[in-house]
Amino acid sequence: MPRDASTPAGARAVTAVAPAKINLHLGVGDVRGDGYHDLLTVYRAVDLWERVTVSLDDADDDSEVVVTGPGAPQVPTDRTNLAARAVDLLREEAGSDARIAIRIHKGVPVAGGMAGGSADAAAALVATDRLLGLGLGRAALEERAARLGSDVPFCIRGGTALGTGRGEKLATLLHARAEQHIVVALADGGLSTPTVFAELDRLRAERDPADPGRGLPRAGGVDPLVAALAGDDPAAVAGLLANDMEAAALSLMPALRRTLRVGREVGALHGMVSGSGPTCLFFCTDRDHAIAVAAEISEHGVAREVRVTRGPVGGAHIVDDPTGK
Ligand SMILES: C[C@@](CO)(OP(=O)(O)O)[C@H](O)COP(=O)(O)OP(=O)(O)OC[C@H]1O[C@@H](n2ccc(N)nc2=O)[C@H](O)[C@@H]1O
Ligand SMILES: Nc1ncnc2c1ncn2[C@@H]1O[C@H](COP(=O)(O)OP(=O)(O)O)[C@@H](O)[C@H]1O
Repeated sequence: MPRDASTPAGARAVTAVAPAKINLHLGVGDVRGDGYHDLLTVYRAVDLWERVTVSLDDADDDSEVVVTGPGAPQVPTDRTNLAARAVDLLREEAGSDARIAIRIHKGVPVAGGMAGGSADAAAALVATDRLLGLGLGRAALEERAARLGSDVPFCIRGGTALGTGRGEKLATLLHARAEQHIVVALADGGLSTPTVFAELDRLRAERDPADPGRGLPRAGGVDPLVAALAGDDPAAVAGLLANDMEAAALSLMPALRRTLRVGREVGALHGMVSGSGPTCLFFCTDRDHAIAVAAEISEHGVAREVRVTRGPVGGAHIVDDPTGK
């Protein structure tokens, strides 16, 4: 098959990275007619990265997606892979018949509530845009991203942003610069995002079938958190974190309660489930504190693996050195 004419000479392979996200605030509304839930969320990108390489050179079989890194066997390697869906979307839109091989290296826990698959899609969009010389700007890429998943636009944008709609409408929080050091405690197994949303609906309805929503506390507004993020007091920020999905994740995976309890007992400022879970996050005063909390959590044996990370970091971008980050 001929190589696409729009491919820039010399650009045979492009690698991009995209970050994991956490939700500092995740308020979930009632289920909508389209099956999604309205969200009010404060996203933050953290220093764990997915790496995606798209290449023309080794694309003998362009149906192939190669995935490496922790959790790789759980990730689909057919065209349902979100990176493949991103490549196919841009290739079709460009009317290109280029054969494009995709290699993904996982640095974000799989099915952990940290948007690893969404980051793959984000990195693939940015890399394919460059590979095919499309020159789509950030706004156009974020619009394509929203078609692939609610979290994908944020993985392109990075930083700290308010998310509304089903999470795809973003407003960057420019003043939210307060840095955070976070312990990430990985659980045995994953949780499926739609299953956790469904469990939240069930719990809400169960509490008061006549008035779904009453009885199960809901996260309020985000103004106090946004104000605290402009300051430099990690404890003030930690006191304002909220996740409506936590009750549902704990209902589906009760062992997480122990992980959260241990993290709090060993001195984390705050512990909570990340997004739809089951990863747990522990917020700390600084990097040394995070390292100490991580060691204690490891010692208690309440997590499959423990990592220390920080945020905010930037969004998806091309990397020149493929072995760099
Ligand atoms: C919950 C969050 C919080 O940031 O992420 P995770 O913690 O799972 O990573 C996101 O809303 C996940 O976003 P994402 O994983 O992109 O979800 P999508 O592919 O758009 O949707 C998968 C399914 O989740 C449910 N869904 C998703 C988003 C939303 N606002 N309401 C929903 O009910 C729907 O059942 C949908 O079919
Ligand atoms: N690149 C990918 N493409 C498609 N599915 C993926 C990809 N990476 C992970 N997955 C799958 O999508 C589901 C959600 O994974 P992931 O995005 O890692 O977590 P979460 O939605 O909890 O943030 C899992 O079943 C996982 O196997």
